[in-house]
Amino acid sequence: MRKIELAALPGDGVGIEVVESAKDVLHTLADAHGGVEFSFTTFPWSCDYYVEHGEMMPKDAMNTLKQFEALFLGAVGNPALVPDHISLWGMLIKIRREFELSVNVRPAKRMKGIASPLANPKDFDFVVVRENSEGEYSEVGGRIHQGENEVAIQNAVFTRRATEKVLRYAFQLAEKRNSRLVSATKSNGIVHSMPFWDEVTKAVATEYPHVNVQSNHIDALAAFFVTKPSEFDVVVASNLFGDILTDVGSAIMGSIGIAPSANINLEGRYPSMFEPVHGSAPDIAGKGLANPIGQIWTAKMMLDHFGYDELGQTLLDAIEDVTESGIKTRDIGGTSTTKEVTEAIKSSILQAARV
Ligand SMILES: NC(=O)c1ccc[n+]([C@@H]2O[C@H](COP(=O)([O-])OP(=O)(O)OC[C@H]3O[C@@H](n4cnc5c(N)ncnc54)[C@H](O)[C@@H]3O)[C@@H](O)[C@H]2O)c1
Ligand SMILES: O=C(O)C[C@@H](O)C(=O)O
Ligand SMILES: [K+]
Ligand SMILES: [Mn+2]
Repeated sequence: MRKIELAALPGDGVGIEVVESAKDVLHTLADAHGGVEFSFTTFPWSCDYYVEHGEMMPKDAMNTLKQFEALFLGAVGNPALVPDHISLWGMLIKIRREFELSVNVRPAKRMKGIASPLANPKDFDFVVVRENSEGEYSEVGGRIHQGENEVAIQNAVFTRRATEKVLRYAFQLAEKRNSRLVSATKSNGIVHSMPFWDEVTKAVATEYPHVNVQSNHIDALAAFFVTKPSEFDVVVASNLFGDILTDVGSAIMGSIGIAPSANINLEGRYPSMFEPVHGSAPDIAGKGLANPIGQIWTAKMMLDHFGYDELGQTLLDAIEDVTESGIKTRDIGGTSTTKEVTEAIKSSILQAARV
């Protein structure tokens, strides 16, 4: 029996509700199928923790987290207590950077039983590979002067190393899928970093001659996600472009509450981190309304990461079995609670294991 040691970081708001739900589902899946067991150690790091301790995580947090095989995170942020840039950089982005989680993999596909807001959606199934360590998310810059004269400077940072890394990952993923890659650019307006991004794309493309690659400006690309999502296979983007594209990706699926993501350390040096695309949703937190599917699908990505692809597929099938049956939270047109959806997914897993 393999036992996988995981750190659970529920964080804030609905993060707490959906992590609880996904842990429950994962235990049910492991019990039903055998061979693997998941052991969770839960850490309370969050905005509430910040209010009490003056920091999002204790000083030795990274050393503590390093001992685990993977991190399972809900969401971070409670702007009523802590400014968003403090909470995000104090936890989520700190972990992404210090653990060299260079790529953020975010699939989007049409799900059974979930209506897309698109009027005429064809089936779509694509993956956005988001650069996860630099780009527009940078601490380089500052603010000077006050009042009328105030200046804020925020520099984007693009290194050849990180750009090549995310592109190689995207090309390799495209090779495993349908060999079509779209690279998000904006080289018409952003005159240094984006022509650089395009040059690196072209150079890396020579290593993957079987992949059909094209570049689209991010503005047009965001619109294509709405007008023709079925044409995409793998999309690679800088940190901010990927962030925005993946909210569009989840919107066309039907809700941000169902979109998963995997922050991967490609070298295996540090634990990878699995978390849904959505945030802490303060508007619905604590009411039992949160959709747990994003977090549960994130657990499927974690199963794939550990080589349990079959279990991962079983889990995704159980999710779609339940959405198809109409047991859904409010954000996707249902009336069920977080708990009811969770129980339904567990029942579907148990039923499938019996046949
Ligand atoms: N990765 C993360 O931890 C992460 C991601 C995004 C935002 N945030 C933080 O979360 C806070 C809120 O940010 P926001 O409002 O921009 O984004 P959000 O994703 O929290 O919410 C956007 C909208 O989606 C809905 N929503 C989100 N998750 C849902 C779920 N599971 N089920 C049903 N509906 C859901 C919310 O109710 C809201 O209407 C901020 O503090 C922000 O910094 C954190
Ligand atoms: O990366 C961010 O900006 C935080 C959040 O919006 C996310 O998509 O993970
Ligand atoms: K999240
Ligand atoms: Mn985001």
